[in-house]
Amino acid sequence: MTYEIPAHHPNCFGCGTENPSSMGLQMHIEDRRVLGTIRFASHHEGGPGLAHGGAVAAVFDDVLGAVPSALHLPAVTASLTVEFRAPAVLGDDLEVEAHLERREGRKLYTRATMHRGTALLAEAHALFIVVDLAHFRRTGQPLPEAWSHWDDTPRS
Ligand SMILES: CCCCC/C=C\C/C=C\C/C=C\C/C=C\CCCC(=O)SCCNC(=O)CCNC(=O)[C@H](O)C(C)(C)COP(=O)(O)OP(=O)(O)OC[C@H]1O[C@@H](n2cnc3c(N)ncnc32)[C@H](O)[C@@H]1OP(=O)(O)O
Repeated sequence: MTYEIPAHHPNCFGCGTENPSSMGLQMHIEDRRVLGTIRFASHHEGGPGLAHGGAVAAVFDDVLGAVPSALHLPAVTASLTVEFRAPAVLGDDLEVEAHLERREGRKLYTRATMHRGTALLAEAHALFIVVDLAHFRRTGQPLPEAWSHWDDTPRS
């Protein structure tokens, strides 16, 4: 089964459609995996013609963050590790993939890769911690309508 993942928040830096600084990540879910596409532009530049490592990490944070989202679990990144295997060239069409490796209570262990065709550019693993929605309500900002059906069980 395949379905698109709408931006979890329209102003998201990773995938938001209303944020002019958004990375423009587009994602969908296929067979319990999150698949996405990204094309780095000049405002993501680190070395000449190459994506900044932090931009690569931001893409991973977002695509990995969509894994709990697909499970309707509010969760935040506790740790994120990126292994940079080969440079990501600006303008190239890249594919990312993320999935849940295992769950231990509130801890979600996730993994992801970034490829250009068959070439592995980077891989990542991250620990997400399931939180209650109060985590996001603290700022006083309204929560996106799309989150209304999410699991709001208190976690602490
Ligand atoms: C930017 C906002 C994004 C909002 C996304 C929201 C929902 C997702 C929705 C859709 C997703 C769609 C797309 C993806 C979108 C975005 C993804 C971006 C996600 C982010 O970019 S989000 C921003 C960066 N992120 C933070 O801003 C977190 C700051 N932080 C905290 O808010 C707390 O730190 C918290 C809640 C993490 C834990 O706090 P806590 O009090 O609830 O729980 P506690 O500390 O007890 O930890 C419980 C157990 O986890 C273990 N543990 C904790 N941290 C660990 C670590 N680093 N390494 C190893 N183990 C760790 C403990 O050791 C304990 O283990 P044990 O139970 O075994 O003792």
